Amino acid sequence: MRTLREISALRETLGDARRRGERIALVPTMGNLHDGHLALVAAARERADVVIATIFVNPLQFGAGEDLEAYPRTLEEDQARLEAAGCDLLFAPDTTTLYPRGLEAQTRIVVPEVSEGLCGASRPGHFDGVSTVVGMIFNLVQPDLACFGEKDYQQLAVIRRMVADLHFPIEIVGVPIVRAEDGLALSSRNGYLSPEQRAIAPRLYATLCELREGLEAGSAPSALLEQGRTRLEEAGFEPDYLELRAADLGPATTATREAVLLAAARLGTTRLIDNLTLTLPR
Ligand SMILES: Nc1ncnc2c1ncn2[C@@H]1O[C@H](COP(=O)(O)OP(=O)(O)OP(=O)(O)O)[C@@H](O)[C@H]1O
Ligand SMILES: CC(C)(CO)[C@@H](O)C(=O)[O-]
Ligand code: BAL
Repeated sequence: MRTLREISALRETLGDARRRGERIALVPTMGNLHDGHLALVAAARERADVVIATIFVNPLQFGAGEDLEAYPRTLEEDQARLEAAGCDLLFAPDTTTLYPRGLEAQTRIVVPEVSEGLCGASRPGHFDGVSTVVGMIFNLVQPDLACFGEKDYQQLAVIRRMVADLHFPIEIVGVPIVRAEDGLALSSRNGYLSPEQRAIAPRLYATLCELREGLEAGSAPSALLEQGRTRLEEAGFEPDYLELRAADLGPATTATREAVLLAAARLGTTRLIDNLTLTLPR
């Protein structure tokens, strides 16, 4: 696997692949790779001739007081894991390579509606940073397809909307959540948890599973969601949101069948997210 740090080398290498008629799949990440990221690489590998991953801790999507500085940077281990997973290329640019004029002067992509509420409410400006950097990486790589995890459900919806609205000729592949044996969704931020917090963390998924069971049995959502919040608080979480939405993230109504339960909650200073799709009864 080759690691590319500069835009010129990236363009030259991908230009050659494109002239050979090869299909290119992109896996954007922030690094500190785990089996969830490797599932994205596997999905990309199945669908393309050339798999390119990116590692970039994007300052534009971090708010003041968030973990930009603390975010784990483990390039050497990540390179070894990508190579073993069959990735062909890694693009790992510096911040000044992507944002040479600085963050304030950077042109932005804003995706309205779908980026509002949920994580967009508690992390103002976060999705503007995500759509801007993903749009930029799409423009640099010009992949045929790009793989994103369903763990970041709202992010996936924002990217699908951006691709549709801006007519990017890129297929977006959503990859199911990879979980630890106890149900906790794998995430780089799980590494921030103390052993005691790590023991509590699977309660987030367990609570979503209990709620899904109740909803599928026909219980009223509002009372169940209130109970769910209480369960999370009793377990030691500080819930940020716990919501039932239609699968497209529109409001869940009595006509909604395909739905999704979404949660974000803090354990100490670590913010965890998770979600579960379900079919509501008639
Ligand atoms: N457990 C997982 N299962 C499937 N996809 C995942 C999982 N964790 C992350 N991804 C996906 O990997 C891509 C890169 O995500 P990122 O590098 O932010 O990893 P992360 O572990 O989610 O980190 P963070 O803790 O910062 O949220 C995203 O498309 C994300 O949805
Ligand atoms: C898509 C992404 C790589 C953009 O920085 C990031 O938000 C992530 O890791 O999910
Ligand atoms: N996993 C999405 C990137 C972020 O939380 O900033």
